[in-house]
Amino acid sequence: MVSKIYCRQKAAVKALVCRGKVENNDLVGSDSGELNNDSSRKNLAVFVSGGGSNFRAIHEASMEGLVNGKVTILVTDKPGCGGAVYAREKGIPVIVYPRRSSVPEGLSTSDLVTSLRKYETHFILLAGYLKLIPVELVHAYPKSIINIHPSLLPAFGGKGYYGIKVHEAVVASGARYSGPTIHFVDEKYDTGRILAQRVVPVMASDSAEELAARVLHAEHKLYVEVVVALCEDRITWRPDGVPLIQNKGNPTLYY
Ligand SMILES: Nc1nc2c(c(=O)[nH]1)N[C@@H](CN(C=O)c1ccc(C(=O)N[C@@H](CCC(=O)O)C(=O)O)cc1)CN2
Ligand SMILES: NCC(=O)N[C@@H]1O[C@H](COP(=O)([O-])[O-])[C@@H](O)[C@H]1O
Repeated sequence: MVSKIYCRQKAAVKALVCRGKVENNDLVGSDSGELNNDSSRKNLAVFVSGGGSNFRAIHEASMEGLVNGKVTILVTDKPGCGGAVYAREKGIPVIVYPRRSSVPEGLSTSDLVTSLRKYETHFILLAGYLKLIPVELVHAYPKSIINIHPSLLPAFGGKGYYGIKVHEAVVASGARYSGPTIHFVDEKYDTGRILAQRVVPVMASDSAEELAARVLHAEHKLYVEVVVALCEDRITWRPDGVPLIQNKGNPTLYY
């Protein structure tokens, strides 16, 4: 039965390849892109727009066996970005999204959802992806899309707050602390439920670049910790809607 489903899905992905929708060298069947037949491991779709250091941290943790999941597709609006280059080197299928006049090979949202389903995606991880995720995709993956933002939300978040702009605003504000936030994604920028944060100091002498480097280091650790918990089904929701992470060593402890 599984083999029949697998063949059907492989044919469907081939159809998307024929329509130039999925890069041919990333066709289903590569080690990292093969449809997952290991039912216990979670399938992760990572979305990037830039260098992809968070994506690489997650992929490396997955390859080392720290994460009960694997990166099965990389989605990007910038097919030449560092994250896409890394994905191709590792044999991970790359999907371009969204379709724009400047990027005609990009998928429509409905085609993207079709691809995500064909790859049996469990979770979508935004890691430096700079486009708004449309409500159709948010609704297609309820409580299954998370994002990392390089400030302590709700401060310094929302439209216009991305990349170095965030750290420039933090330094200019005189804030003494900053740090990464991981949150569930809703239909607006950075307003989804906060799942995890880490605090780093802002030094009086910090440039935006120095602060960015300190926060990014904390991001890599935090994102891997959160993805480990996500793939071990250790996320639970408080009655008031706040998501919590169950401590691995002490299941009665949540944070
Ligand atoms: N529906 C959602 N989509 C996305 C979210 C989200 O929380 N909900 N998070 C962003 C990531 N992000 C902050 O973490 C973010 C990214 C980009 C922007 C922004 O202002 N973008 C510019 C365009 C930038 C570009 O294309 O180079 C804009 O919209 O004018 C703010 C926050 C990912 N998607
Ligand atoms: N608002 C979204 C945003 O600013 N995201 C930030 O983009 C960077 C991507 O780095 P990476 O490509 O090396 O992971 C990260 O610092 C991430 O928090």
